[in-house]
This record gives sequence, C-alpha cells and structure tokens, in this order.
Amino acid sequence: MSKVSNIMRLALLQLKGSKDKTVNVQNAVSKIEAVVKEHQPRLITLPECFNAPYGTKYFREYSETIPDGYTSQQLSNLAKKHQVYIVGGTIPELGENDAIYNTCTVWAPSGDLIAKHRKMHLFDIDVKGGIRFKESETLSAGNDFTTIDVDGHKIGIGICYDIRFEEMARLYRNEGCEMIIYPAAFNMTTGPLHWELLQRSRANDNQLFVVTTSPARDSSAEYVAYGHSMIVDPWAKIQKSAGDGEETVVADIDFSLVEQVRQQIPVFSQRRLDLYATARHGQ
Ligand SMILES: NC(=O)CCC(=O)C(=O)O
Repeated sequence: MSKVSNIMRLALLQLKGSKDKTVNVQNAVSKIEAVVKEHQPRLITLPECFNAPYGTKYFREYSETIPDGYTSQQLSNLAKKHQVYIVGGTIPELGENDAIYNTCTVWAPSGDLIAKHRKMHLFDIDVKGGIRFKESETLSAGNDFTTIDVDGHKIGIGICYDIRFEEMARLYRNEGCEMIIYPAAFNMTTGPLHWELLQRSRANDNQLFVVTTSPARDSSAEYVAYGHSMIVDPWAKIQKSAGDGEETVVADIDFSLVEQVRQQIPVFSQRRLDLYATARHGQ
C-alpha cells in the first residue's frame, strides 16, 4: 500500500492489571474510548498480558481462543466502532492441541483480525537474588514473524523478551519495517538495567521506531512490572515515555525520520557481509 501520510498518531495505554479479567478488559475498553474521544489516534497499543495476572500458574485459567474469545471480541468491536488499529497487547491464547501461547492480536478499523503474533522467545531466566521466571513451564513458543501494514507503513510485532533478540529486529528491518511494537512487561530487576537500553539499541541498530507498552507498576502484585512505556525514534532518542503508574501516552510519529537517519548514517549499505559470513559465524 502506498503511504497515506508520514505522520501517525499513536496512543500507548499503560494499564493497571488485576486478577479480575472482566475488570481488566473493561478498563482497557474505557481507556480506549477516552483516548479516542480526546486525541483520535490512528493506532492504539496495549500491554503484555493485559487481561490476566502475569504468572505461569495463571496462563491456562485465563486463556481464550482467538478470535472468538471474550477479549478478542471486545477489541474487534472497539476497532470497528472507532475506526482505529489496535495492537491488542497480549493475552494467554488457547491454541491447537491444548497449547497455550502468549499472543498479540492486531485489529484493523474493519474489526478484522489482521495479525496474530505468538511470543517467539519464552521468558525463561534465573537471576540470582533477583528474578526467576519460566514461561516455558506452561507456554509454548510461536514460530512465525509478524508484520502489519498501517497506511503504507510496515510495522513488526514482537513481545517483551523478544526484544533481547537482535536477529528478530534485524529481520524486520530487512523486510522493510519502519517501526517495531513490543507489548512488554519487564520487571524490577531487569527493567532498571535493560528496558531503555534494549529499546534504544534496537532502534539504533535498525534505524526505526521502537514502541513498548507495559502494564502499570503494582508493588503488591506477584509480578511487579517496571512500567515506563516508551517510544524511541530512529535516532535512538526517547520521543516520549510514561512513568510507572497507569498512564496514556499520545505521540505523533514522523516516519520521515526513518529515511533521514538511513540516508545520513547508511550502515545498511556499508555492512561487510562479505567478511561476516565466515566459518566463525555463529560461534
Ligand atoms: N515478560 C517478559 O518477557 C519479561 C522480559 C524481561 O523482563 C526481560 O528482562 O527480558
């Protein structure tokens, strides 16, 4: 599709979570209604696991089929009602053969599901004295890369831990993406160390926009999310970021920055691929 405009208004909803799925989804619904009324964004993003508590013991209980489950239907209706794109954070998805996935749905203004991204890299870490988490205890990994087209702009989708894998972001850049959106929920151990660093790194390496949307921080939750949803531009500058509480971030993305950076610092045409693809590759 040809580019309709270089400017796109985005709204990132950093939402409070709870153990009540209906409350979580209705909170998202009311925040979407409010931001549409006040700012008319073209694209709205939600956090990772926004309809459920983030924890391996909860994923199956809260899981739903896509696109006929309760959460999907709410997002589809809103996208259609307000003629917006919704990158619907993630929800635990009940998939084929009883497998559960951490899945991002993307809804077009027609109300149609235009993409479904299953988290490809499961969050399995054990930081001594910090955090141990093992998504693979209950989740299966997705195997497919996901890109969408919004008004002629190609956007890649990843989920949280996926951001640590530079190869995935590189692949999206090579496919022509100008932005990568990661619904995410970093934590209080790795968040302060790596959250901003990873976003600015992926943006800088690939000369594109990086957008993350986190749940709001709730210090009484079993998993305490870091917050600080963020938009980083292709110069690796933070365009806008949230604090740690419930917050809506609205920003106008200027996609012409992508081409500016790529022309002025043309690393992608300067790569010495003739030298990198050696026997050492992969060691
Ligand atoms: N939900 C996640 O994938 C968390 C990733 C994370 O916190 C990290 O440090 O990576």
